[in-house]
Amino acid sequence: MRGLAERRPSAPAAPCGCAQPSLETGNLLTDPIGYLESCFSAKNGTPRQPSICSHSRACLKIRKSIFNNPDHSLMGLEQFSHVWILFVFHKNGHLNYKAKVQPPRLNGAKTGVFSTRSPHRPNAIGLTLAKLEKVEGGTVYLSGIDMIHGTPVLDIKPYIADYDSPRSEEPLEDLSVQNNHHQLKPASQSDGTTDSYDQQLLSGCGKAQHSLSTEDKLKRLEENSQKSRDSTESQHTLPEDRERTMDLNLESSSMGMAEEQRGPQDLKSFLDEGTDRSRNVECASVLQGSSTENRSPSCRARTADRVSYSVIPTWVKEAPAASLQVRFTPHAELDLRKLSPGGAGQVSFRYFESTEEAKRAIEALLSADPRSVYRRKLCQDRLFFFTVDIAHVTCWFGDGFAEVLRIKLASEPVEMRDPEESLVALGS
Ligand SMILES: C[S@@+](CC[C@H](N)C(=O)[O-])C[C@H]1O[C@@H](n2cnc3c(N)ncnc32)[C@H](O)[C@@H]1O
Repeated sequence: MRGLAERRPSAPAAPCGCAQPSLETGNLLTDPIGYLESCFSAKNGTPRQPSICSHSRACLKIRKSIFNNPDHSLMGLEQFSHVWILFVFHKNGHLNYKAKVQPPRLNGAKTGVFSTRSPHRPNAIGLTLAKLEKVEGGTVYLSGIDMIHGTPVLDIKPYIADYDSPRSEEPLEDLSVQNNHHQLKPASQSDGTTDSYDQQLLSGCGKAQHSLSTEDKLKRLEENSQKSRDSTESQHTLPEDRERTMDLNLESSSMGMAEEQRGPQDLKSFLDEGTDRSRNVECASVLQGSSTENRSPSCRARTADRVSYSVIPTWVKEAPAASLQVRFTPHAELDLRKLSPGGAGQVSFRYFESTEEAKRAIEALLSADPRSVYRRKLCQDRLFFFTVDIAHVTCWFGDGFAEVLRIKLASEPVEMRDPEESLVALGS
């Protein structure tokens, strides 16, 4: 590895002085595979991570200029529940980036850009784990997204839990289910920092652990797991700089490929699906009971084999404030109904399937507090506006809550047009 950067051939300059695209030098000329049609028209109000709003929807039509037969390129993708989307933060305004940034969760404090998901980075590339709703011809339909309308998409890759979540190399006996405080919970999909089934196990991890090797970390995990067996009281009580999370992957190793590759959100429905998976069902229910004594030996061995883990800093795990309570004024409720199919205005949502879904999406967006740190600190008394689907939402924030005051038909609602037309509209 040493000296690679120095030995790297320098990119030849184009007449304009810019580096010419060349794979050898990593100066890639990107050609979006498509432009996203999203329920979010602008950055304001768009969730910070896909996990925040599972009802958010988008679709992507693969451009014919990339593949003559776009549907060929999507063959087999429908067998996956989740996909990684690589995209360009095309609305960053300008290509401006700094080595240190202030992520909202640090409430004004700074950290290195590469330890964050900030859109402002040297190569303005975003990475989102989205739920794959369906594939139709050359178009993919997604939900649980955090990208705005018109986002240029560079690539799609299937989410494969076996590849995409780190695992221990050795079985970690009984690491994950020792503590009644920490049960498996069917959370929404990954927030990009940790898996949904992550189970927070440990506390009391000091600063020195930043430099621990993976093996040391695993050993420490085991020790701490033993501690948590001894004293469930100690959980969350020690000050810590870093937390460890573990996720349980209950998939059976005898499954077919497509089944193995299911993402975390599908776990529950997967377990519920059939008798041939009864062993997994048995395991799941035992795990949810989180009692070591109750678990069958075969279940224990298999789950221990497949334990995976990840380590994230506390500031990522813990939001600066608890999630906000969201309420709608009677006026706003009425407004929402007017936008609904069959409502007085006869307008219907383009992305949401019902008024209830639209309401739940608005609730999810607001409860995560979409305001910037600046707004949160200095513009507390200001109204906050955002558009989702055809709804232009006006709200305000108080101590621990957000209240929706008004919902109007957006003057320029986000269009879910025929993708063919949209590509023209987006200038591809
Ligand atoms: C914090 S980034 C995270 C994106 C992605 N999940 C990641 O980790 O790379 C998400 C935010 O980027 C902004 N955003 C979304 N699409 C964008 C685009 N095309 N151009 C610029 N900003 C965008 C929105 O404000 C959204 O809340």
